[in-house]
Amino acid sequence: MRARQKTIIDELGVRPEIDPAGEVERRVQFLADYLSATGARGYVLGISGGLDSTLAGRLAQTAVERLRESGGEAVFVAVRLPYNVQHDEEDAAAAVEFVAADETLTYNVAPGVDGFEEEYRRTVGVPMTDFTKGNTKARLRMVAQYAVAGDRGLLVIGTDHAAESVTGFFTKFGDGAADILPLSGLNKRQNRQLLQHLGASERLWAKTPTADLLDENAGRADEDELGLTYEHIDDFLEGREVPDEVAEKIEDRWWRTRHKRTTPVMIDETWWRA
Ligand SMILES: Nc1ncnc2c1ncn2[C@@H]1O[C@H](COP(=O)(O)OP(=O)(O)OC[C@H]2O[C@@H]([n+]3cccc(C(=O)O)c3)[C@H](O)[C@@H]2O)[C@@H](O)[C@H]1O
Ligand SMILES: Nc1ncnc2c1ncn2[C@@H]1O[C@H](COP(=O)(O)OP(=O)(O)OP(=O)(O)O)[C@@H](O)[C@H]1O
Ligand SMILES: [Mg+2]
Repeated sequence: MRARQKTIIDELGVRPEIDPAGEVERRVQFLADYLSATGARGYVLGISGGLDSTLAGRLAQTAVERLRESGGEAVFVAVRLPYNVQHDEEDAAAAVEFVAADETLTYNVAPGVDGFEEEYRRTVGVPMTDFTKGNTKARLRMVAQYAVAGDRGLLVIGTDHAAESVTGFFTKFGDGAADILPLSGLNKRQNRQLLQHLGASERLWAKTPTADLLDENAGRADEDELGLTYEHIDDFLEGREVPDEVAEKIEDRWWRTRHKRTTPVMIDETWWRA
């Protein structure tokens, strides 16, 4: 295995093989234990219709039910956060049904994003690029989830996992901002395995991953934007051999996005000088 590949696998905590039942169990228990230890009243999470939030949502609902069964109080609030109407509305509805949260809210981020974009245009003098508007959508989704969490004593779940973390493929302080990461250490195919194990329909576990942030290219596949396949990223994270140019691309993205996996740089820190 390549030296840097091993460093990355160790840093992200990926296991080459998993037992889906055991992984579901330890992640549900992690979510339940964290509520017990902190005294928080439950969780909130955006449900997009994509497989990561479907999985994390189902784990969260199972965790709060487990706590209630043992006499505790906990609630899970799922939040649909469309920018007006999603192109994959039916997938989002199917995900909400499968997650079966205690409560489901729908919070349209379009008024916030559009108001923000308008003020940006007035202030800066040029329109915001579609790319930056996409990151703004991700950040306002974060703001909405923290508003619900703050008012009700809940914690915000993030869906970051190893296959996104390694490439820094998330919006810094957007979907990258959360209180707890129940999918950490999993690659994409392991997320799928867990969702299958939980009995989700094929439509949910086989869904093509998309950040779905762009007005001008709705539902653009992550793999298209990354120029990498999840098959390759997953193989790399399981310590398998991938073509050299693929490994180099993954390692380069991991290196360049280190700032996203740390707290803001302080004066005595040196990691960034390496
Ligand atoms: N070396 C450095 N040290 C400290 N900070 C640094 C930095 N380089 C950039 N930055 C900061 O980071 C910012 C860039 O990061 P960021 O704002 O995240 O922007 P960026 O990484 O350019 O874009 C986010 C990417 O994540 C993808 N995404 C987003 C959300 C969800 C998903 C998904 O998979 O569903 C994917 C999205 O499609 C896009 O490709 C810069 O504007 C700068 O402020
Ligand atoms: N339209 C949306 N509605 C609600 N939450 C969203 C929406 N888009 C993104 N999110 C939140 O941002 C997170 C990051 O998006 P991301 O695309 O990585 O995950 P996903 O959509 O759940 O799965 P996939 O990566 O397979 O598309 C989601 O898990 C979800 O919590
Ligand atoms: Mg998605």
